[in-house]
Amino acid sequence: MTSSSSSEAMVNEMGDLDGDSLRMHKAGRPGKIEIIATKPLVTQRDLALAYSPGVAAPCLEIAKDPAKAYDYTVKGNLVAVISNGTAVLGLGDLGALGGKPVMEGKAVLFKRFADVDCIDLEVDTKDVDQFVNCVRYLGPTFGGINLEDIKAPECFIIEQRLRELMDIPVFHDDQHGTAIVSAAGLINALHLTGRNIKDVKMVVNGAGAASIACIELVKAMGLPHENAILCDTKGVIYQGRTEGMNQWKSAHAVRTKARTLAEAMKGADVFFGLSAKGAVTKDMVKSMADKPIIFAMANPDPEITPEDVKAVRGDAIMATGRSDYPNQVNNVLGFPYIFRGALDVRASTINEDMKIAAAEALAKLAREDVPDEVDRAYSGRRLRYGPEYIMPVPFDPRLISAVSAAVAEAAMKSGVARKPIPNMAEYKRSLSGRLDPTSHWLQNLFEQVKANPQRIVFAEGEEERTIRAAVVFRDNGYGTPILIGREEQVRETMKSLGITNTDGLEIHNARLSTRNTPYTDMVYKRLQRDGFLRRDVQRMVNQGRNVFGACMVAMGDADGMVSGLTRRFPECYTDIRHVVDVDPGKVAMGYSVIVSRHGTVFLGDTSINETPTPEELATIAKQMVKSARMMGHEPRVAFLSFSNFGSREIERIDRIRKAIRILDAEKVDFEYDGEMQADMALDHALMKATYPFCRLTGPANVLVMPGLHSAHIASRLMQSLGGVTVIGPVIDGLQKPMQIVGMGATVSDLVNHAALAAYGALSRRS
Ligand SMILES: NC(=O)C1=CN([C@@H]2O[C@H](COP(=O)(O)OP(=O)(O)OC[C@H]3O[C@@H](n4cnc5c(N)ncnc54)[C@H](OP(=O)(O)O)[C@@H]3O)[C@@H](O)[C@H]2O)C=CC1
Ligand SMILES: CC(=O)C(=O)O
Ligand SMILES: [Mg+2]
Repeated sequence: MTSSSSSEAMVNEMGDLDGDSLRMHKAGRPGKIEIIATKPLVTQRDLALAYSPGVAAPCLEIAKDPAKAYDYTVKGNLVAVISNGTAVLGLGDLGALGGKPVMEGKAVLFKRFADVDCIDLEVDTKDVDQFVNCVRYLGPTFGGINLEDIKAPECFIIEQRLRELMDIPVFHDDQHGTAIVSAAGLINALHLTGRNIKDVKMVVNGAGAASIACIELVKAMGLPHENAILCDTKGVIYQGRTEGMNQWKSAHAVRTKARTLAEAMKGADVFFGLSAKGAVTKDMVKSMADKPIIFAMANPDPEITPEDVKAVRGDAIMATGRSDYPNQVNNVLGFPYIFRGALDVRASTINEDMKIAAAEALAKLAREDVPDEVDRAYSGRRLRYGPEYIMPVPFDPRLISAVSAAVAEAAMKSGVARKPIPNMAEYKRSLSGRLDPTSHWLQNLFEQVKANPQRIVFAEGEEERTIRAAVVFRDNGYGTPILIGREEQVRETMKSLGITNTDGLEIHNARLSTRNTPYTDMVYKRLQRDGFLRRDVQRMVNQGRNVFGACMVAMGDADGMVSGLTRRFPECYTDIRHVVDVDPGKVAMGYSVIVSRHGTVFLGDTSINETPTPEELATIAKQMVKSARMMGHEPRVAFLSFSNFGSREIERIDRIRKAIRILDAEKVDFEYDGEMQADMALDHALMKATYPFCRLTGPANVLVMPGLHSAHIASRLMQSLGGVTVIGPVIDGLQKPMQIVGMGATVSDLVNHAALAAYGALSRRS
């Protein structure tokens, strides 16, 4: 798998999370976002249209009618994440610049989860007036403003003033995003424990941005004022307290004898933590009512860990803000979708109705049956409505259509939508189409492998990159890496890399292995009539790491293999084929998955068949269709060439036409057509205008190339020119999962191909 920012993020290069994160942020282009032009700027004419003099036309139109900015600029899909860094996660005041990685991260989440373009702005002032003035004049640029990590009480004044001054949605995510998501979790937790919100006794630790908004929403949902106790660093906020108070805290002060968090927690039904790491003790949890509901939401570390809660209260419903525990109550489940819905109806604001609609949509989604693909992506966790699943998971692709549509509808009903949506059903469908299923599939793949760890041979076990990849594979919980090499040499290299922990790694020296004889017997039986003597085979097994590794997989001593760093593809492939056959009815082939901002395209055969026969072309198409479907795409196959439907007659094109006739005769269940040129295949409007009889109903996404040269050149060109992520080539059609990387592969490429081999092993068993 060729490395990209997304795949780098999925795979940790070396041990610790902090180190990995620093490396990831620094790698390649530093940071996490870039800006990409959506219109061509290549020719003089492009320049004249996009910039002076042509650009005058849209400028004048907008000057006449400001609403035209939504037609001629990115405004309608552009959100600013704005912070002064005074409350960065639970880390405190890190300054405007210190919070930038979080704000860039929020921008990435906006794009990834809801296709909202987003830019982060770090404003270097703690002065409320200066901050407000800075932001208010940015209004024309954006469709919405997401305020982030600004501490209380300044955040309340800033948001209030900006909402009054600006005609676009201004939304302080830490207040309302958090309130919406935690309210959704609370609705379900109360339901599961049979409680009525009117009878609940609640304690909230923290009296800042997030806590005040959460308590206000919970009270709006029915919690009586006197049933909630708010605490801050000074303890309980009681009536009459003067120290460390402000008007927002005072509004929630209650008459109570409790003065400390520990006293307040006694007998409480619900605890919300929006304060700081470790603020809650086991004893406090122990003192709560039966079936306590505990949302410890401080980031990155909660007020108390789920392990500690479990140790004292097995009956608790527990949630945190983190992704590595069940029940992640984090505003990532809210802000991307809330803004998506608000932008799509050009809402002038995000009002209470829209917030409540979002909370209810989230709560409802968690109670619905979880689709198989979401379940698989989180395998190992039981995603069924219950104490361990009160919230949808962040990678649930249904979130966008459920939450954004609910928000858009509420905006329309409450009269703040400036561009109502005429057909909600169609809108919901279009929302799902904004997400690329490939990234969902990749997430799914890694999670499945993690839940079902496999034994994977890393054939070139003495290589530095291989050893590092094997360690990453182990540390990510994907399974047991098996390094083939001389043990002393492997350990020496590990030492030089500073790797001391060799637990969970196996090292096999082919020459010394006790499995040599059965492996030799097996391979000799296969090759004895192909001119190989037994001693030739013995040498191959002893000395050829690919052959030995493939034997391990063939004879069930390992589940899959990855190789390719030290030998060219044909040699590596030949070694493997000495041991492993092609699946009957299939063709051994390689396909590459090209993920671009225009969608995902499958390209093959990029690896093995130089000039495929018509039968092979048809089979290659069928195999790629299966893979495309597995990754969530409805395939449309184009057989590519340099001519369109007979526009140039040469002998080689006959192979393609015959392949199409084979598929015709088989009455296959997918769309295909050809031969056609690449631009025609990808530009459906051009295709319809030029060749209206073409059977494809949309742009092709499975491209069957006429030969290895064109396939290989095309994928390498795209990879080198950039702007796309290329996954693969993925080897398909062999009886055992064997993946071959290029000689220049990175550690991440190796890990990803090892995971693909592991996934291949799993798929064969299911
Ligand atoms: N899971 C999620 O989605 C979200 C989680 N959060 C988390 O909530 C926390 C607060 O964020 P935010 O509201 O934006 O920050 P603010 O700075 O606005 O508020 C922090 C509040 O926490 C209180 N506090 C800090 N430490 C303690 C402590 N040990 N015991 C009691 N109270 C304490 C402060 O008290 P005082 O007033 O006395 O200074 C203050 O009231 C952070 O950890 C943040 O990561 C925030 C948003 C979303
Ligand atoms: C999640 C979030 O926004 C925070 O912890 O501040
Ligand atoms: Mg935040």
